[in-house]
Amino acid sequence: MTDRPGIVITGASGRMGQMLIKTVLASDKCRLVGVLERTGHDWIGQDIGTATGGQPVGVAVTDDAVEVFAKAQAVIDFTAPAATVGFAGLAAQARAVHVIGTTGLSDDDLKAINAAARHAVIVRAGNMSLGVNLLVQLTKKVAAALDEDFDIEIIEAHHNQKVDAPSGTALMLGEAAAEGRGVDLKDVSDSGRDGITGARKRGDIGFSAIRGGDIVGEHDVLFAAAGERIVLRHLATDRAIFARGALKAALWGQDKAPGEYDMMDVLGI
Ligand SMILES: NC(=O)c1ccc[n+]([C@@H]2O[C@H](COP(=O)([O-])OP(=O)(O)OC[C@H]3O[C@@H](n4cnc5c(N)ncnc54)[C@H](O)[C@@H]3O)[C@@H](O)[C@H]2O)c1
Ligand SMILES: O=C(O)C1=N[C@H](C(=O)O)CCC1
Repeated sequence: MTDRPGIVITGASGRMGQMLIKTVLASDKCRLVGVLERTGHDWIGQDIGTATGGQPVGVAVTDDAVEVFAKAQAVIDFTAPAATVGFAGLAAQARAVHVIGTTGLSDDDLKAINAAARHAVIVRAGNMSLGVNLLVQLTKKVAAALDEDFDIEIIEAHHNQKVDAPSGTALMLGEAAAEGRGVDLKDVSDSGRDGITGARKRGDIGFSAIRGGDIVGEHDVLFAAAGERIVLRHLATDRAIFARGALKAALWGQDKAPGEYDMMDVLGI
């Protein structure tokens, strides 16, 4: 018997799933007790070590969330919105900490996740890296210090397989800029410009998304005024930064009261 928390990773074959499995297996603070993939995936039933081209690790890939969550103290989930909403309810029933990295969640998805957090700990963030969470704080401060003479634009770049835009990180940065300015992002957000858009509206917060190659994740927050510009930038070059943050959140959540938390809570910033 061991008191190291048991972790389940969802989306085992995904870019983040594989990075998370590696991170958990390398840690002496937790145990990998299960890995989940969608029904019909080739890896179901295989040992996850063998499936990824290495030695067996004694954990078979499953599509049975109820059965595998029952063994978990934490579920780390970087999958897709519909899957994540379902997992939130199941992880709460199992009283496991649910760490959510999935982005592209709708308002209805967020409501369902919030309801699940009445019964268990959920830590959710569009970006789990220390650097981005510091950038969010800086963005809020700079936006609060400047007036609307400075146009705020958020420019993000990701790999060519990313399915949602603006990125979860861009939205976190936009929320922080809006909060710093004392406005609601919904009232000032301007994304997806195309065609005869008219001049930029004073006070808007703009979003632009680049997709290409294997870019891990890049974010600029631009404050542009007449005669000067400030650029706050984060460049991710390795998905390990997200996996480390997610594992930190899973361990941090073990002794917390039910509720919805974010990486600022975990990092204490
Ligand atoms: N918060 C962060 O720090 C952060 C960092 C990186 C990626 N992300 C987000 O994580 C998510 C996944 O990113 P990715 O690049 O790994 O994507 P990916 O497409 O490589 O992986 C997603 C995996 O989820 C699996 N999946 C989908 N539905 C499932 C289900 N019902 N049950 C089990 N598995 C299921 C897919 O089969 C796939 O293996 C995206 O929303 C992305 O934006 C967040
Ligand atoms: O690769 C992705 O997808 C990423 N998603 C997050 C986002 O939407 O901001 C974090 C960066 C990588």
